Amino acid sequence: MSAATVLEAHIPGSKSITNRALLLAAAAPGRSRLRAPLVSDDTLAFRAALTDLGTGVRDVGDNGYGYGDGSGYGDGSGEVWEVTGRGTGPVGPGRVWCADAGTAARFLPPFAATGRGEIAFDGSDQLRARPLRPLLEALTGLGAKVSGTGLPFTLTANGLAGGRIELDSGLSSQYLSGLLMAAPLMGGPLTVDVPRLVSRPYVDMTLALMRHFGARVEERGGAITVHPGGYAPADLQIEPDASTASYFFAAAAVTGRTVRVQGLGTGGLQGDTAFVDVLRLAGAEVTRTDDWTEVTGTGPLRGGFTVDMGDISDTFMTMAAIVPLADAPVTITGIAHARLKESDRIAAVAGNLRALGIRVEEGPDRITVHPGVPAPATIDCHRDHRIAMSFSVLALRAAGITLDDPSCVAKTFPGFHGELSRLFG
Ligand SMILES: O=C(O)C1=C[C@@H](OP(=O)(O)O)[C@@H](O)[C@H](O)C1
Ligand SMILES: C=C(OP(=O)(O)O)C(=O)O
Repeated sequence: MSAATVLEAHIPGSKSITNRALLLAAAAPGRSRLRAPLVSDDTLAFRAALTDLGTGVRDVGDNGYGYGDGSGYGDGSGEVWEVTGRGTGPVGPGRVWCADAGTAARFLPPFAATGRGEIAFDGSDQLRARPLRPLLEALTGLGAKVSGTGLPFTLTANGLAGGRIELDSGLSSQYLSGLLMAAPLMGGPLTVDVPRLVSRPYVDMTLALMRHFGARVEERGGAITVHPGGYAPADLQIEPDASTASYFFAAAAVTGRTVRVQGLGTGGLQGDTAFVDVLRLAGAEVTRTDDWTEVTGTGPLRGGFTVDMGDISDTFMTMAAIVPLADAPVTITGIAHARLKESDRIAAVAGNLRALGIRVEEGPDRITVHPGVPAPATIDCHRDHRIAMSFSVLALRAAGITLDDPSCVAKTFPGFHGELSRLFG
């Protein structure tokens, strides 16, 4: 096949947009439509949690088309979810199971706090280990009763009046996104002072989607003010997931092929589209239009640079895993918060690269990976979808790499292995 052949990757919907849209639609009075939502463990858990809290969600699309890989999932492109929201916070008693989804644990408690009654929250052992204290303390500061500082806990709600509060979002931006999305349901305006913030593009996404659902929000200096008045139902076309697309763009970069993702153009809501700029630094050719993004591998990967990936940390592993194929080391900085995700991602990447015989140095917020020839090894996925997907890209160019837990990709892309082998198999 010639290098000019364009491989069109079918990338399912953004997890972050899908779960925000589910919440905003649940908070709006009446029917909203979400087009091409992600269908995966994280979004199905979020949807089930909202259903358990009294939100109506039905499938009204054609359910997409299957991957033909036996995963049982479509890519969601033909899927439409109709959400019937109550226009208020939920009424307890209730139980919420967040599974492995950070977005569920961080977005649903503030929403619940605007309602009434007792709601018990819990999640998997992996999610229980992730920090929640700054968010729960902020909710307590605003008047909710919370039985602990992390999962599991019970929240006793009696509505929230609004006010002014400081929220340290230096461990996760999801705390701030969750609080902001609940704010239009409060009795008065809410102003949040944000002394530290990681993953800023996700907060921009939150504000853009809140406005799409009719909220009034202002930013001044380090503070954000949300006005009361609730939300209006809306129709939303969900973009393909930019973090998921990173694996397919990286695959193009290391195989000398061209991958295009339709629907992921300039002007989208996802910060992770900036991953292609890192591939460009490494020598790949990148073209972006309003409607699509395309990456072409141009020969051996170029290393010899340092890049801050703090804003796009879900994609640092995509890059780190392919650096062994580069001509010089690459240092990735600004990623301390990546240690607090599904796994300690800096340690997980470093451990797996060392198991492949690759030289790595790590610091609290950084990693340096050196070029080398990967030896055969089994990757310890740590039940982290992104470890599995990142090392699957390296495996396209290195023999003998297997995953101990390939199915953990279902958190965000159940059809991942089928799509990778459809394009590169
Ligand atoms: O708000 C979101 O949808 C997300 C924010 C990021 O988390 P942090 O803010 O914890 O870095 C990102 O890693 C996660 O996958 C999704
Ligand atoms: C960190 C992630 O997920 P979450 O925080 O939404 O569980 C991720 O998808 O990489």
